Amino acid sequence: MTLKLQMLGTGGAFAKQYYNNNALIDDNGYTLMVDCGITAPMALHQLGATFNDIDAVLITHIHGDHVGGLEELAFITKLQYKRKLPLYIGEALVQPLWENTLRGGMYQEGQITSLDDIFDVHPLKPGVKTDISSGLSVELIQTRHIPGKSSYSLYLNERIFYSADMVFDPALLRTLVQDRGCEVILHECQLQGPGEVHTTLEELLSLPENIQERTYLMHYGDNAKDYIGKTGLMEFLEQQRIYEL
Ligand SMILES: Nc1ccn([C@@H]2O[C@@H]3COP(=O)(O)O[C@H]3[C@H]2O)c(=O)n1
Ligand SMILES: [Zn+2]
Ligand SMILES: [Zn+2]
Repeated sequence: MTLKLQMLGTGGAFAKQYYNNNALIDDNGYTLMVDCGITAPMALHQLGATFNDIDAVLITHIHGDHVGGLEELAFITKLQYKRKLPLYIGEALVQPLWENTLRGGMYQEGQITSLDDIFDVHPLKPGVKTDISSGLSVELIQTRHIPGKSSYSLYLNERIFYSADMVFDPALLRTLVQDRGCEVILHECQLQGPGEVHTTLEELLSLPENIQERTYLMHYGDNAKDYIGKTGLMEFLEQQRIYEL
C-alpha cells in the first residue's frame, strides 16, 4: 500500500528559508497532517489547500514548530467548517496539549472548555499499532528529545519511520531495519553543533550504508544548500514535493 508524503515544511524550529517540519501523508485521498506548527497554516495556504482538506491531525510533541498552528486549525475547523477533526496523540500529551498549549487562547466558558470540544481525541499508547485509515497505520515509538517532556517518533505501515524530533538513537534505527522491515527512514537532521536535543548530520553519517541508503533528511537549518553532496547516501527531503513511499 503506497502512501504519498508531502512535507509542508522541512525546516528546523527557527528556520526562515523553510516552513516548520510538518507533513501531509495521503492514503488514497485520506490526508493525515503530522504536526501543525506556527507556519503550517501559511504553508498549507501556499499549496492552495485549506484545513478542510485535512482528515485528521497527529501531534508528535508540543514544541511550537509542531503545535503552534493548532489554535488556528481548531478554530477554523470548528467555527468555519463545523467539524471536529480526529486528533491522534500520545496519551501522555493529551493533558499538556490542552493545559499548556491551547487552553489560553481557546478556553470559552460554556463553549470550549476541553480538548474534546475542539477535537475527536484518539489517545495513542506507544508500541500499539493503530489504524488511522484503510491503508494507513501508525505506531508511536517514544524517543528522547527534551528531558522530562514526552516526544514520539512514528512507525507508519510497519515500514516507514518518521523521527519527529529526537536525539540520535542508532540502536533503534538498526532494530527497525534489521528486525522490523523498515524500508524508509525520514529523519530530523541538525546540520551543525552538538546534538543535545537533536540528531546531527555527523551522527547520521556514522550509520552503516544499508541504513543511510534508505534515509531522507528533514527538520534542517537554513544553510542546508551548503551541505548538498555532503550527506553520504542520504538525501534531503524537499518541502512541498510529493513523494511516493
Ligand atoms: N534544551 C533545549 C530546548 C530547546 N532548544 C531549542 O528550541 C527548539 C524547540 O523546537 P525544536 O525543533 O525541538 O528545536 C529546539 C531547539 O532549537 C534547545 O536547543 N535546547
Ligand atoms: Zn522541531
Ligand atoms: Zn522539538
